[in-house]
Amino acid sequence: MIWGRRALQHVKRFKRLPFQPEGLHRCMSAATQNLVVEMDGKSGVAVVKLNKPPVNSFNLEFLTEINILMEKLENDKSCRGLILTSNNNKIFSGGLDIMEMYNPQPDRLAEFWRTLQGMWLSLYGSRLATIAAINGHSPAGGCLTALSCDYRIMAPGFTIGLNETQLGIIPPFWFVESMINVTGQRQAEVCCQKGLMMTTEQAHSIGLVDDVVPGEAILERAHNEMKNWLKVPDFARQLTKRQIRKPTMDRLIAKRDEDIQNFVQFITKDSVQKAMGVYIDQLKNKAKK
Ligand SMILES: CCCCCCCCCC/C=C\CC(=O)SCCNC(=O)CCNC(=O)[C@H](O)C(C)(C)COP(=O)(O)OP(=O)(O)OC[C@H]1O[C@@H](n2cnc3c(N)ncnc32)[C@H](O)[C@@H]1OP(=O)(O)O
Repeated sequence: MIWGRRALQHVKRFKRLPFQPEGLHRCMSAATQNLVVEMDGKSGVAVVKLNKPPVNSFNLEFLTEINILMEKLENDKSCRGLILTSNNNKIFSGGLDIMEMYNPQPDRLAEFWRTLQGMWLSLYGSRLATIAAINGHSPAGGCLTALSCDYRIMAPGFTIGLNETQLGIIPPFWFVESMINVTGQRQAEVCCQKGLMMTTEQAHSIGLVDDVVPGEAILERAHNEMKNWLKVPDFARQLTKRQIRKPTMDRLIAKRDEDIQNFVQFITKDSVQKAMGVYIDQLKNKAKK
């Protein structure tokens, strides 16, 4: 993984925090700044709850925290599975932090995007069995995060989708490929072009979500499903996952710098900044009402 200077500063700070999952053999919980982690040493399953109010939006620091945690879990031989959910029972994640993209410093903007790429590469390519327990709304980057897992369980009454085109933004190819790889080409064409935010039931009907379970039962269901995934020998499951996901990951790895350049060029355009300002005003005004 390649880290920028600012991210490295954050890593040093984070390393002093108490969370140390390696070698845990009992049920333990730990918290970093924006993540609650419950590690069951017996089953080898970590439950990670996104815990960044108000909407679990991903800024540079939060993405860095997630990347560091992923690295720790990957290196912890006792850890076999990851259940990703939210500590907020209404919002899984509001996606990327829009403030990172408004009036940005180009260096930080590039670092932000590289760190998002890093998060996607580590979650999409994880050796762990990964289940998203989507217990709230999940637009854009929130949907991408769920798409990066092996299995998705969602509570009814929420919405999910890659809605970038609705915001006048072109979803990057690895967002779109993540959708294609889960729903198939035709469904991905429709929902990515239209930027559809789908209800839980609509998402289930196109295969974006594998299972629909009431919010209060979602974690229990995720643990039960995890047991099924962990019945498969890890080595066989991991290499099969790698075989299937490697072409998509390789495309991003080969074009990582170009993808960052495209992002920075696009976001810093006057027209995009203007549209972003209008969108932020709408969000803030809606919140005030
Ligand atoms: C040729 C190649 C070109 C390449 C170009 C590449 C471009 C790629 C760009 C990739 C882009 C997109 C990925 C994204 O993820 S963009 C973010 C998209 N997310 C959204 O649009 C979500 C917006 N939010 C909502 O819909 C709702 O807030 C919610 C999440 C459903 C929650 O609703 P709510 O009613 O419970 O809460 P609400 O009152 O709306 O919000 C509470 C406060 O949170 C602030 N907020 C909400 N979302 C975000 C966010 N994503 N980032 C930052 N802040 C957010 C909101 O403003 C409120 O704040 P405040 O209380 O007023 O201060």
